[in-house]
Amino acid sequence: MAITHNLGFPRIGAKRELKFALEAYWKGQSSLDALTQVGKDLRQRHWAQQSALDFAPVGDFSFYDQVLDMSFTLGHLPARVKDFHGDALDNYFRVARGRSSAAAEAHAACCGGVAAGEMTKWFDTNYHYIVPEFTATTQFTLDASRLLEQLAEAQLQGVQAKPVIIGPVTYLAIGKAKDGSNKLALLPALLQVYTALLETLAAQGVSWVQVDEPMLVTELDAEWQHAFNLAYHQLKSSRVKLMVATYFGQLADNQYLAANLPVAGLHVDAINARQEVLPLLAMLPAHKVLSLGVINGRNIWKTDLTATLDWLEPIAERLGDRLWLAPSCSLLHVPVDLQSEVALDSEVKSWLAFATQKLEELQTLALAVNQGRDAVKAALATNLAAMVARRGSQRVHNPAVKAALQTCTPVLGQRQQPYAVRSAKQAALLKLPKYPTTTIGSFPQTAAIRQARSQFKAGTLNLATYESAMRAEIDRCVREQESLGLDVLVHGEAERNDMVEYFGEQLEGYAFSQYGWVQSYGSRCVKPPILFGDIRRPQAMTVAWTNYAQSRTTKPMKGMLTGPVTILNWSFVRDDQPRSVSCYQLALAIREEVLDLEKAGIQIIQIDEAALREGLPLRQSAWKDYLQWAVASFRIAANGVQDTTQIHTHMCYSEFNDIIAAIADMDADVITIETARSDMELLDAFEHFNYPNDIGPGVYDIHSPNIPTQQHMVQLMQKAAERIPAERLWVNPDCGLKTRQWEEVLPALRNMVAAAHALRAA
Ligand SMILES: Nc1nc2c(c(=O)[nH]1)N[C@@H](CNc1ccc(C(=O)N[C@@H](CCC(=O)N[C@@H](CCC(=O)N[C@@H](CCC(=O)O)C(=O)O)C(=O)O)C(=O)O)cc1)CN2
Ligand code: MET
Ligand SMILES: [Zn+2]
Repeated sequence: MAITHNLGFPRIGAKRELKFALEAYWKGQSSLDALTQVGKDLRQRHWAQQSALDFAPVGDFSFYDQVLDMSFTLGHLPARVKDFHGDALDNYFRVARGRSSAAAEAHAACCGGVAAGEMTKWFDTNYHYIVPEFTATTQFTLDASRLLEQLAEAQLQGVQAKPVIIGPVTYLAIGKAKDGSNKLALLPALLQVYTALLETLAAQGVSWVQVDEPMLVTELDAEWQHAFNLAYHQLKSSRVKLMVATYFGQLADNQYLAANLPVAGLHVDAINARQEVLPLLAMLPAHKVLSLGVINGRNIWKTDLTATLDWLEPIAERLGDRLWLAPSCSLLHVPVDLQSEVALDSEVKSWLAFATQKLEELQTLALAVNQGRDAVKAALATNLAAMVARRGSQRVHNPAVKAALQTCTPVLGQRQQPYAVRSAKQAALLKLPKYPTTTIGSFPQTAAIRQARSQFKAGTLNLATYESAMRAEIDRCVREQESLGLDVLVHGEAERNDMVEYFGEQLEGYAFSQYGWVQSYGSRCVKPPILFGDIRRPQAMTVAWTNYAQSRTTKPMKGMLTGPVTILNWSFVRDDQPRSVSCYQLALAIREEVLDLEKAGIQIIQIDEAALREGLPLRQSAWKDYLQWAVASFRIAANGVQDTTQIHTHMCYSEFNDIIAAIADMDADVITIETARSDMELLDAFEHFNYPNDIGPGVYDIHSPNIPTQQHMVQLMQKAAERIPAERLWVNPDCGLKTRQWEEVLPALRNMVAAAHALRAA
């Protein structure tokens, strides 16, 4: 009998109930009780939706982030917040956000103001976690209260509960040693707390605990491999059975290590590492349970159930009771329920599965394995029909696009003249001062803007009224930038719901959902558009808005586009062709837009590649291939312009040391990057490489509500000028301003412009 389980369920809620509850609480518009009740209700509802499973996850719910939850469970908080008093959940939000809620302002003087925890990307996903901070003197103490409360709730509901925790080695590996000390030295102390935690769970009648160790799909050196052995040899005496969960990729060199950890079960990603499963069977000790992640937890396509069964049945035969079935990873990375999508094209919808549907697929597979395919005959037939329809659909295949791709050669990515020649021509035309000032694109997305769009989409505001409201926003944005004295202006992106979804909505080959929200960080969500077919740009996407914005000023107006790699990495993409092919198709579409902007007289065009760096494969051995097609795609999109057109690109996560050659190869005239928090250290890579083109190192950390001073920004630019010749430096914020308020943005930019003036004068 194969057992079914789930690694994690999306917690934001089918209608983003958690987001709205959190934001209302933070604004002081609702009580802590109301918030905790929403959490309870969501957990209860989600367990009910998973009731067909043999084991449901407990502890996967989080009010902000599962890594931060683990830090609290381990009693491991940054020293700067240790003295907090007041409510535990408020303290938790303080660590997460640097503040808690309007209601807890009573603590402002004693323990209110504090720097927020640093966020970074969870492996190769668009989810951000709060980074654990270690020092040589870090101590841990168990606080199992959150897990125990949720466990009690689940048990009361009759759920067969499987607590989920982050494993000790992954927890250490994804944290940061603030003092440069060796994190592994903390492992023995950490293991004591894990031992106590497992014992506490055992005492509550838990039989299995899922211990997430996704680090096992990355390249590990001998020390870290040893840490795995050390950790699990110590934890093996626990009374609960451990299911070590790996996901997001292949075990590769870590296969033997993973198979032989002294635990009762191993979960592997049978989507990304299917070819590893058979060799693994031979390696696995005879007592061990193997959990196969056979449903893709990272995309929204229906599983080909028949093909999966063809592969799975012989394995099930061999494993018998030792086989568990699950999604490949936590379902955190997919939307909740396809049923909510009443407006989605019915043909495309018939190809899709969100979290709820994925669990139904899992059930079908388990029934087929346990009772024979006849037991689920109808479900298999419907599924097969959807697979066949998708494969043959004219909606998916566009011969003209495939033909265009044939003519797509590297020549398309070649600028006419090298940078030195172009930059002289551009300088003569643009006549910008030294240290030119600009911004990254978006200005505050105010409640009024979102409300107008929401009414427009609901049909209560007509197109003309909506467009004139957006034009009024552009007017305001241009006016403000002119009075601030910025040199290169932007239109502010008011008309965009998101920098990726906006383009998805306008390209053929894309579908978009109404409720397909996926958590990005805290209460913030994104709605990745669904790339299902060959990509074509039926008409210009941004030209009218950009033209309008340019008509309001005599200063240069930057055209603002999202690049092909970022559109790809932040969409749900096709699984029936290589990612590189989808990326080249996007590149051709963006290229057309670039050329249309140029034709319209726009002299500066920015093509954001915020997700280029984060899209790097988890294993370094796969980087070269990725960078080759990613950079080629950018070049195709950007480099068809005249010498006189200035191409900008922007990237947020700027640790470029190991990929600086690829960044230079993009050959953008100007790159703006995120550097304010690192005190310009991130520029080292550019200095050592002798990066040849212009750079705008961010001097204003837009993730913080703090207003940077003129003096601070001057200092940062002086540091930059020690590394990069001043003639090639621009002055700009770290990233877009969409999440900030106008009240913060105006004084910050005023200081930034003043800083540029001071630098010019010096
Ligand atoms: N795709 C993507 N990934 C990314 C980033 C990014 O910008 N885009 N940036 C980084 C992550 N940063 C992020 C920063 C902000 C938000 C964010 O603000 N998200 C918004 C949703 C943005 C959006 O699509 N807004 C819609 C409105 C959707 C909405 O909630 N409308 C309300 C009404 C308006 C309201 O009250 O807000 C409704 O319909 O009920 C729009 O503008 O049209 C949110 O969670 O609130 C997300 C990620 C990395 N990954
Ligand atoms: N142009 C975009 C903006 O300013 C770039 C954001 S990168 C996440 O919002
Ligand atoms: Zn950015």
